[in-house]
Amino acid sequence: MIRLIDVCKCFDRKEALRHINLTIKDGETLAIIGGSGSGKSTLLRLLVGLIRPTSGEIWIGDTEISRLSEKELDQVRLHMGMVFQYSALFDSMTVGDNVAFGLREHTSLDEADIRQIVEDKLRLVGLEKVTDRMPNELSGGMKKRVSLARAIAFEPEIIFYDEPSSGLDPIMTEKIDELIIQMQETLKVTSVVVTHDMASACRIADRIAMIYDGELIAVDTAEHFRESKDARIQAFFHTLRTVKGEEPA
Ligand SMILES: Nc1ncnc2c1ncn2[C@@H]1O[C@H](COP(=O)(O)OP(=O)(O)OP(=O)(O)O)[C@@H](O)[C@H]1O
Repeated sequence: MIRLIDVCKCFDRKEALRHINLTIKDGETLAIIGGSGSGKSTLLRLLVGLIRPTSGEIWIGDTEISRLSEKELDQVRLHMGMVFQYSALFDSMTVGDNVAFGLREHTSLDEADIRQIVEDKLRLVGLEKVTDRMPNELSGGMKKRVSLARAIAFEPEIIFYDEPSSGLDPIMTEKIDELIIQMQETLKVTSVVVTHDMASACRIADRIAMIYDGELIAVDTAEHFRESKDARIQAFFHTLRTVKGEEPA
């Protein structure tokens, strides 16, 4: 379980997040949505311990991470997989070496076991034939899938996705969404997905958390979001209907 208790984050005088209280259950997929500058990335960076809260507590399982040392945080991060917005692959390494990187750095597994894991994870994301290719030979969607294979190499309990569909066409976006659902179903992971794409959020998430101007204004199912009378939430659904070519409400 992930728990944020009264979390605030200030940058100089700017209050990026105010009094966030949120519980994410084991095995749940939570989408965090919100407009540009609302605080989504700040929340994700707090959850993975890249930045520390100004006040409040962040619990990952039984560990309160906000006051841990970097070394202690590294131990917690071994249970987390991260899929970054721009894939963040090493351009000078093959796909296989990218997926193997963390295993080589943080485990004493022998090369045969590592190769087996790399093959298994690439197969899981539907990319079994690209192990020896270089990242710059792959499409954006393929890079995202490699990034996901790398994130699951450690069999994490939690996967964090930062805008997984940014820069992808609608068909590839749906494929990545399907993979996120598949990861939850097959690996039973907890998933936290930051997105500004309401259609994606509705497809993948058990619950959606909406951040508006640094505040968490709603955490609920897509169905309840759809029925919400809150103008800030409806504005997001308005864009969804417009994109789909439906008549705005
Ligand atoms: N390191 C920083 N220093 C100063 N201000 C920051 C820093 N990081 C974020 N902010 C500010 O905090 C607010 C929230 O930013 P954040 O990046 O979390 O928004 P976001 O919802 O992820 O936006 P986007 O969708 O555009 O990425 C913004 O006003 C931003 O300018």
